[in-house]
Amino acid sequence: MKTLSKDIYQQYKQYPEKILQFGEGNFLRAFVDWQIEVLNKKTSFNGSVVIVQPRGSEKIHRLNKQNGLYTLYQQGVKDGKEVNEHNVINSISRGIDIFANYEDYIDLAGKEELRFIVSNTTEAGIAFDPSDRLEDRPQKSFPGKLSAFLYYRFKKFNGDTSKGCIIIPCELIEENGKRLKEIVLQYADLWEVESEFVDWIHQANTFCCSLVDRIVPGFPKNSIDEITKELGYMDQLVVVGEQYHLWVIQGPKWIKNELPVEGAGLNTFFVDDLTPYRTRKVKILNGAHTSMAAVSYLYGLNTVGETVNHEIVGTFIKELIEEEIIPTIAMSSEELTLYAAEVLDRFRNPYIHHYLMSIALNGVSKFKTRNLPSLLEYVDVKGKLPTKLVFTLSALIAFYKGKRGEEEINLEDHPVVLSVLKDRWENCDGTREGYSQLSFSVLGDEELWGTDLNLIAGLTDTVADYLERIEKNGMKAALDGLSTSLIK
Ligand SMILES: NC(=O)c1ccc[n+]([C@@H]2O[C@H](COP(=O)([O-])OP(=O)(O)OC[C@H]3O[C@@H](n4cnc5c(N)ncnc54)[C@H](O)[C@@H]3O)[C@@H](O)[C@H]2O)c1
Ligand SMILES: O=P(O)(O)OC[C@@H](O)[C@@H](O)[C@H](O)[C@H](O)CO
Repeated sequence: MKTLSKDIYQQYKQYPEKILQFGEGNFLRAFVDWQIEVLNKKTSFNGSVVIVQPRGSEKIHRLNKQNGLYTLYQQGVKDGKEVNEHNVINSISRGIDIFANYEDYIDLAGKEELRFIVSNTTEAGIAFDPSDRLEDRPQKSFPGKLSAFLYYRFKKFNGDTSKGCIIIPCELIEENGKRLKEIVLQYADLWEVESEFVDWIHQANTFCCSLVDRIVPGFPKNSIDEITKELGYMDQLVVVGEQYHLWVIQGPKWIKNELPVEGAGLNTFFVDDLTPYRTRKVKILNGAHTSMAAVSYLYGLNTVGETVNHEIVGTFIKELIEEEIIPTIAMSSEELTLYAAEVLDRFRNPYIHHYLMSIALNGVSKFKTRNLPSLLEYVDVKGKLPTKLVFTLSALIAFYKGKRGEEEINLEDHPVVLSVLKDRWENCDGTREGYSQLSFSVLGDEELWGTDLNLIAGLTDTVADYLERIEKNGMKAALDGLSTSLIK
């Protein structure tokens, strides 16, 4: 059987290279690159994407072998109907292996038609690395690579202000565009480049903040044989996502003249302030994911769908959102309740198998950014602990013991997080005092949470209680009685 490439894809087309994309990952290919495909089909956009891998990844070579082509499955509810469709995406012109071919990267910086820069390098990607140098090939950090790219472009066009870029990061961090611009300016300072470059960054380039939403479980490893049979070709880059999508871009309205998303029927739009969209999505959707991962996995379930359809765990998660997350968001509670119901419906998507273990990746930092704010704000607003959120925090700590019954859990997190929690668990002797010490030492670790959580009245003891319950009786018994509506 042949592999997908332009040799077998009759409609293959090449478009001018207008977009530089940092990240070859599943999400960007199922979201941004699909939207560019739609723009090319439905509007006069006429542009393609060049991908650079932010870290060493051989996926870029697979992409080039397939001439940038890959198959996107979109599955779920569309216009009120269940739709399972697949299309070949032809919006990527090529990948540049920045580690092997840095010259190609510099050449791209000097291309007239290049106009947009997008990225998704996870929540860890937008960070300053003081060891990055302008002359590195490449710089280690994503912002370091971007700063060098912009500098080469500035030099090539002698500071021409019509040759700046529109930069739209997709990372799920607060004020992603603003933060990215700050780091670019930090590099300009560190590298002691001419002050005209700084002026050019301000005058010629537009850094937008953006909020993305689409559930993308990624490569369908469990059904790839069936899929290959259905497609009639091999594709190592198949990606599966839901039908729903939302891209909110905080930036000047004139951008839509260049990125004509509105004429293309996409749920992508420009706003002056995306904060409410972000708060709602991160707290409810991502917060629910992060809350369920440890609880549900230790309960014995494996996917998001199984979780929300489960009488006990599903009810627990629904109540957690309604009773403990929604009251911490300063928006209409009716609207938020409707949004939460929509999110739970998306989680029930029968086509999508979203594995809890993939959500559990880097669980501690996700809890810190997505759930801890709700926990702290609930304590502030209500003057008491949010029982369910505290239970999920305890389950998260229990998860890092690395055992589901006899089965080892493949924990994936920052080495510091893994070693701290491993050490704390090794020192827990299974007595009541042992759980108290474990709770106290983990909650007091400011490197994990950015603050000393022992300062929250009652938290250390409650977490110790829950840890003891989870450890001694198992997750099923520990969860018993925690859902208000299931108490008989
Ligand atoms: N998959 C989804 O449903 C979805 C939806 C919305 C947002 N996201 C966000 O996307 C990210 C994951 O993306 P994905 O699902 O495409 O996963 P992926 O593993 O396919 O891609 C991750 C990308 O991030 C890069 N990366 C990872 N750590 C990095 C670091 N420290 N510095 C620079 N680059 C780094 C990788 O090289 C890769 O290009 C997460 O941060 C997630 O919050 C995912
Ligand atoms: O991708 P992660 O691992 O950062 O987070 C897991 C999910 O919460 C996330 O991917 C959501 O599915 C996504 O944010 C929906 O837009």
